Amino acid sequence: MKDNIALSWENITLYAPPKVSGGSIFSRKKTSGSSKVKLLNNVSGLAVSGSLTAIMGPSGAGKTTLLTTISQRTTGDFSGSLLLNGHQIDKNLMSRISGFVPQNDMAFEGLTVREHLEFMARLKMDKRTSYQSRRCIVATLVQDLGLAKCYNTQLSRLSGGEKKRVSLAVQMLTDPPFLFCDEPTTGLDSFSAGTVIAVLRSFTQRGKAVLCTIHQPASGIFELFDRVILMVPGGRVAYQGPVDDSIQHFKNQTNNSGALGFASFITPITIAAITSTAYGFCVSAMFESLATASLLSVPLDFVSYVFSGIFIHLGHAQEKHLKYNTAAEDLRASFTPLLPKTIIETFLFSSVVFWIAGLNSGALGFASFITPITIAAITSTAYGFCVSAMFESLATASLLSVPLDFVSYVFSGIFIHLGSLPTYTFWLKYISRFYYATEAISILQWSQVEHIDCPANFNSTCITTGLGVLHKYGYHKDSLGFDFLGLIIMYFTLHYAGYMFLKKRSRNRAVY
Ligand SMILES: Nc1ncnc2c1ncn2[C@@H]1O[C@H](COP(=O)(O)OP(=O)(O)OP(=O)(O)O)[C@@H](O)[C@H]1O
Repeated sequence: MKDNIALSWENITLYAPPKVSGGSIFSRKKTSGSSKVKLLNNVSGLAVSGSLTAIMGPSGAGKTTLLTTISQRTTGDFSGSLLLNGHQIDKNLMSRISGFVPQNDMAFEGLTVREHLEFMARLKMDKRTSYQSRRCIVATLVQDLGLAKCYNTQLSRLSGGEKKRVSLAVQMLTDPPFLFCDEPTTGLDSFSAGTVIAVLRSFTQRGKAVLCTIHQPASGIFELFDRVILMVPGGRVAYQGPVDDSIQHFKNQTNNSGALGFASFITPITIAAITSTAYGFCVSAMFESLATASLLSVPLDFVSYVFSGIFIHLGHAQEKHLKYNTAAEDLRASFTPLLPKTIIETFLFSSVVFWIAGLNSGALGFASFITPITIAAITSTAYGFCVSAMFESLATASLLSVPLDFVSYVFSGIFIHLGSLPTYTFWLKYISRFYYATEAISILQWSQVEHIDCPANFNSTCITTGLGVLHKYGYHKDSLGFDFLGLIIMYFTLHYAGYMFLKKRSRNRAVY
């Protein structure tokens, strides 16, 4: 990329996606309502390399919407044009030349800064980049962003400012010419906020164009920006240009307000005051006693005041875009360390059980015990991924997993003889990962046992062979391959289903 690049957006208008009602994750949702809500109203602007731009404005003005739209991180369609050095730019190119730091970045909190950055480097960087180069890039970023002292600290233990700098480092791994940051200073004290903006400023000195939304920056921080875009409710731009000129611009606005400004201020107040007398007349007329009328007017006034919009945001109730793509990336990121963790935990736990239960001894006996358990544990991570991807709330996901797990346990063969099941429930064992695992373990443990001693005073029916044991639970000695295949198919099916659920949920959401 050449040094001087300009991203411009012209007459961008974006409408809120139509409201959807009914339906669930399993069924199609119905679109309702014809009124279109404008989130961005004919917005134009420019960001050039080497500039640090602040997008400011009151809450709900459309700052995040503008940022996600010009960075092509929304899935909704907008009208207007988005140009890179005068040429139309599509999503694909935009994602390659820019980084996006969401307000609440997600990561696997158990990783250290080093592990997280190295992992993200593997995910984001060109596959041909050598291990040494990747390490070198990570080390340089760690130095530049002042993360050296927390390099080996877990992400969960970092301060807000450090977490933000780690998020910036992740986006800078690919050295993109554009960087978009959604409220990088929110929740930080003024010192940490200053450090983060100073880091962003240092990026612009290396030729990057950085745009970020920001709430009420302290004056020292505001001065670090080159340009400001001021948004007002309704998704319109009230001012954009150099920071220095903005102060003069608003001074002029104040001075020029004059008679017209005063008139526009006083007129609605006067009309409201006249309306209040009509309201007072009505309330007093309702009751004979003035005391009762005053008593009624207290809650009525309270309701009017609260719903005036000062205390409650009366705009569109929809919450901010959820960061599903980040969630997907996070799931991917968290899954990789999950595998070794699952294997190690399964190994330790099974070793204890193997020893206590006195199963077939020797390395082969242990391997035949641990292998199906490990595969079943890995399949369980896919099941967890699928259920979490189905629902937005973790509580709902946990609620659903209780009956599902119950069915899986019941049809594993330990509690019910699988051969005696009625035909309409017979198939349920095939969706039980416990069935595949316990049948595989049982086959490996019992199929070779030719004789089992019966104690002299044994009262119930004595099973004398390993095959007899398998039969007792409804297992078949030839099903070993089928069991492993079942677990493997379940693993891939659950991952695929989880991916589809996540995709469905992320439709019309911002993607970072
Ligand atoms: N998909 C949507 N459907 C309906 N309304 C939406 C949608 N997305 C955003 N909005 C509304 O658009 C307006 C602008 O939202 P946006 O998140 O861009 O505001 P903001 O200026 O970044 O606010 P804040 O400073 O509080 O983060 C808000 O009123 C919001 O409720």
